[in-house]
Amino acid sequence: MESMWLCALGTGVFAHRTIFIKGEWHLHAPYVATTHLILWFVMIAITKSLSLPFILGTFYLTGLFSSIAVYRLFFHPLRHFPGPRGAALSKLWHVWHCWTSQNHILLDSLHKQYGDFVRIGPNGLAMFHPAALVVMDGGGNTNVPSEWYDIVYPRTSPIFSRNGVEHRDRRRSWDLALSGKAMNDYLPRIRNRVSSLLNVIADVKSTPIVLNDIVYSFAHDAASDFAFNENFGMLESPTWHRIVAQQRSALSLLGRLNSAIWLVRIGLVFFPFIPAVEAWKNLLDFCDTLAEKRLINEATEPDILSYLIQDLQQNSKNLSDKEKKNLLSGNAVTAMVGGSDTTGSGLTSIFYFLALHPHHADKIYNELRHLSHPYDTHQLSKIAHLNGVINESMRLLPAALTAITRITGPEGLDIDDTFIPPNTKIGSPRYTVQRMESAFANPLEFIPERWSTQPALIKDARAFAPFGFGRRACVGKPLALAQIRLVLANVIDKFKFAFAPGVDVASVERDMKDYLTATPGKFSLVFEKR
Ligand code: HEM
Repeated sequence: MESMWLCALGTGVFAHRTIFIKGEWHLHAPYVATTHLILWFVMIAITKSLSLPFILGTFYLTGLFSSIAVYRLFFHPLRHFPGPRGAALSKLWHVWHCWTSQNHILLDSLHKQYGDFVRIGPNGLAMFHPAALVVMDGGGNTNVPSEWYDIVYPRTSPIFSRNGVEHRDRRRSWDLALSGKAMNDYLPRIRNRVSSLLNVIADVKSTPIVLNDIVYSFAHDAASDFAFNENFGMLESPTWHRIVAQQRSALSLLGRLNSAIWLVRIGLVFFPFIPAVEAWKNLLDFCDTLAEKRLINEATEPDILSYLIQDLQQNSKNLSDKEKKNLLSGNAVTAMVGGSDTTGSGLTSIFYFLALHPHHADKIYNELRHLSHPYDTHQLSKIAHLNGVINESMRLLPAALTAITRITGPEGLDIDDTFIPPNTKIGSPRYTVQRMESAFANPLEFIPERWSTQPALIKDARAFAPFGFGRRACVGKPLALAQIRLVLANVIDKFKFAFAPGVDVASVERDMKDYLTATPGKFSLVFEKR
């Protein structure tokens, strides 16, 4: 009997050393779990007993997990980097500590405790260094996006392409979809949404209004229109559009499981009834259906999807119908989340900082007096204080607080005197890096002038990249900034605003969630006509 137990133990060690230590397993997680369960049931059927398969299974798993633990703690290339022992053992440590969806706070505290390079997972390293963002994505690097980017697999898009050639091909159509010519088609529609937002503010008169709700409504209405010709009508409705509500719930799932997406894959297969998992599935289904519809029916007005479909028809004849659908659906997910949640998050943070420091809103108001029209996006892109306020808000509360991870190439990489081994998952949490003393003087203070009249307050500009760096940088940056500038200029031109009485101002940052994009705590403002 003892030899059977030893054999099971050895099989566990063998499975780790010969199978699981190689390659990536996140996409196979549901199959691995299913195969193990099937084998276990087969053993029960053969032995006609529960106890023996249970004991053998326990020995097998002990062998497997002991081998994994010994390797990760004592032999892994990252073993010399500091960090919590639990994090080195399993990604579940990170998931557990992120259960409140505040990964930015967790990583910030790990930086304070362990220093600039912290092992935050068995194969994961967080780099808290002003040069880290450039090293990850700047010119000449051989890093590739991490396994996280398979989150909607088999759907895909530029952001979800882990292969450089595929990424270049898929990015081409987005470059066209967000070119100056295309933007001229979207801007009149965006201006109409800005007018709707102004009407909502004017209608409530001086009653407090939840700022987060109105700017996210604006962002979703604008994006549903320019991305796929739909009118979510959220600014005109007291309730959230069904699919936006699902999206918010789905993102809360990512806030917890972002560091271990194999759990998301397992959730979709085994636990589809959990509300947040169901919401994630509904969001994907919505994008699949949208893709199917759009492959058949043309849009009435130009939108991002119409450029992508045109590119598919001209340059992707070798793709099967299924691949085309997956490509379009992945792009729809990208537009849904990347095109609206980010802008909503950015606007919320900016209004928060302006309500905290109202003299900056007054300064912008005075700048606007020199413009012929506050609806001119070109003029708005040139005025110093408005753009300083936007930059400074995005520095302190970037929309991508901790997201964006890469895997180092075959030669690893050097950053100052630290060598990061090949095939390491790396990330550089913007929330902390953009607040580093080595990069910004008085880093925790809101000083928009550092972007105009006081450049000495920026010590290391490499640390600022709210839209990313290099060939994978945000293709929607001009459109995002155009929307943000239009909203700010028009609201400040017509209204003064302040926190509503009784607002717990500290809760905005304290309750902020890191749901892939930053989701600040809710707060109300009171607006007053100028
Ligand atoms: C304040 C608003 C925004 C911020 C802060 C932002 C930030 C970012 C960042 C940091 C990335 C790199 C992500 C990564 O590598 O994982 C990115 C990529 C991307 N963003 Fe944005 N974004 C914003 C708005 C938008 C908008 C409005 C759109 C389009 C409608 C958009 C479309 C994209 C796309 C398609 C990519 C993938 C680019 C590629 O991989 O080639 N973004 N964005």
